[in-house]
Amino acid sequence: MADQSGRKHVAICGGGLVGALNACFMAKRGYFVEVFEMRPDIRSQEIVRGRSINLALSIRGREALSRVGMEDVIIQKGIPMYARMIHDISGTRRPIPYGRDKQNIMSVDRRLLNEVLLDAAEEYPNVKTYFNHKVQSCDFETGEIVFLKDDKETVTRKVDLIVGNDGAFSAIRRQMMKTVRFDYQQTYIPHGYMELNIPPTQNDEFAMEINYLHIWPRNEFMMIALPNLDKSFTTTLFMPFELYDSLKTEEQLMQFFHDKFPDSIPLLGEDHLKKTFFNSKALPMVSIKCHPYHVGSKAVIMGDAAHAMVPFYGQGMNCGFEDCIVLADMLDQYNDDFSKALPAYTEHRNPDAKAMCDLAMYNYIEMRASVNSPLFLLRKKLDNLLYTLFPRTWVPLYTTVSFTRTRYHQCIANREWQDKVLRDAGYSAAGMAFIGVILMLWARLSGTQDSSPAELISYLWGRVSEAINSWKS
Ligand SMILES: Cc1cc2nc3c(=O)[nH]c(=O)nc-3n(C[C@H](O)[C@H](O)[C@H](O)COP(=O)(O)OP(=O)(O)OC[C@H]3O[C@@H](n4cnc5c(N)ncnc54)[C@H](O)[C@@H]3O)c2cc1C
Ligand SMILES: Cc1cnn(-c2ccc(OCc3ccccc3)c(C(=O)O)c2)c1-c1ccc(Cl)c(F)c1
Repeated sequence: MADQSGRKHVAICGGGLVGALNACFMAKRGYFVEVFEMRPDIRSQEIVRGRSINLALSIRGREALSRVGMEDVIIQKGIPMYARMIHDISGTRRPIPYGRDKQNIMSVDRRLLNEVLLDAAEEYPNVKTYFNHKVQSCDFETGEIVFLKDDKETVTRKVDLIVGNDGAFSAIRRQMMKTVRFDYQQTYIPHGYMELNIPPTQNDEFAMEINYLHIWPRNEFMMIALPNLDKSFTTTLFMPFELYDSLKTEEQLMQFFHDKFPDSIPLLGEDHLKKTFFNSKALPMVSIKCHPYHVGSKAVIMGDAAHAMVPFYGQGMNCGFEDCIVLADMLDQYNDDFSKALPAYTEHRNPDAKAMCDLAMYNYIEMRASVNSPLFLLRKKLDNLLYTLFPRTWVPLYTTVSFTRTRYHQCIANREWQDKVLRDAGYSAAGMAFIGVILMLWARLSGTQDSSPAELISYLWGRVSEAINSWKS
């Protein structure tokens, strides 16, 4: 409970990415913050070379880091990716920029990010961190939480606010499910993921172009690679579990990679590929949506505890980091009155987090269905062309999600409008479609349906020549 000085006492359950960042947000408010993490302190764990896992950090996550003065220090430890590099089956690589003006998403090391955020949280005199403390039970009436330590002793706290940042399999959310009318939905997808590693070359150089998100789109399965500061690439293979299971021998594995990802074999190294593939287990991916995110004025869940999503948009952490901004804004709006701020947080954030879960699942489905590289290239290039011609009207979905802080549910509305325009124009009649799209956009842009064809042609020529020039530069 609030201590003698009247400071609110908050227990953050989970010292992962969102919990560590949230501790900084809460500490800045003057709360007394205790972070309880069930695992040992990652900063004391041995670093295993070639086992680094990285994440794509985009604008939403960067804005949250910026709010607590951590953006610059994290960016310095990341690698900007200005474009996606599409690897087709022939091994040809085609770059497609994310946008103009060096727009980029950052590849950051997961462990480094967590360590830096834990260090930052501990810099605050009003933050205490505890490791090897696992949430065992909690009471949303009294604010009491019981933690089990690895020596089997228990520790109890009674706090003003219980914050569940304990990930996709959250104990705090589990308790919420028993306590309130709680809607819960979880979906495991038939795909699993496996982390591989593309090491630096013999002369300690990056083995591929550095500032790119490398994508091998193969419909039913895909692979991506993000660069690391140690000049390696963390490579993630996404495939159905039954396909993993079907590759039982080294010959079958190599034949599969030779047929589907031929250019990756010399990059990964045949021995590393065989060793990692047969010594690793493909891991599951789950999508979790729930409501509400709070209980009374005593508890709130954020990050994967509230909205775990399949990783096909690279937004899970970014969404969890943005949760910290939304809650802080609600606490500002309601002067730290939890009885008002928490319901307002659920009301504002739930539709957006569910929308992002849906977008990530939509991407997974789209990627499986229709994204061999030629189609992927076409859609991306069409998106980029229309964005160049109508920057204020045609903003590609990926751009709204990764390069703006447009509310996630608005990103979906924007995409549905685009799909309608493309559908109405008729994808197959390419010529008609293109003119149809231009006309509809013109009508929407100028707000008048009766502009003359001559006006349109001269406007169009102006935009097209602008676009050609910008493409040339
Ligand atoms: C393959 C893959 C790729 C991804 N790529 C990206 C990406 O590119 N960009 C992106 O934005 N996101 C990405 N994500 C998603 C991102 O990893 C998660 O959204 C993010 O880690 C969520 O952070 P969190 O703190 O909410 O949960 P976690 O990171 O899961 O942290 C939860 C913490 O709580 C602790 N904990 C759990 N239970 C208890 C308990 N009972 N008591 C105490 N502590 C507990 C755990 O030990 C852990 O430290 C990816 C995910 C996957 C699986
Ligand atoms: C980790 C991370 C960060 N961002 N993205 C991402 C996501 C979607 C994208 O586009 C939509 C689209 C891509 C492929 C097919 C249809 C639509 C793009 C893009 O346009 O570059 C980039 C990923 C990612 C994560 C997993 C897979 Cl499998 C993947 F391919 C990329």
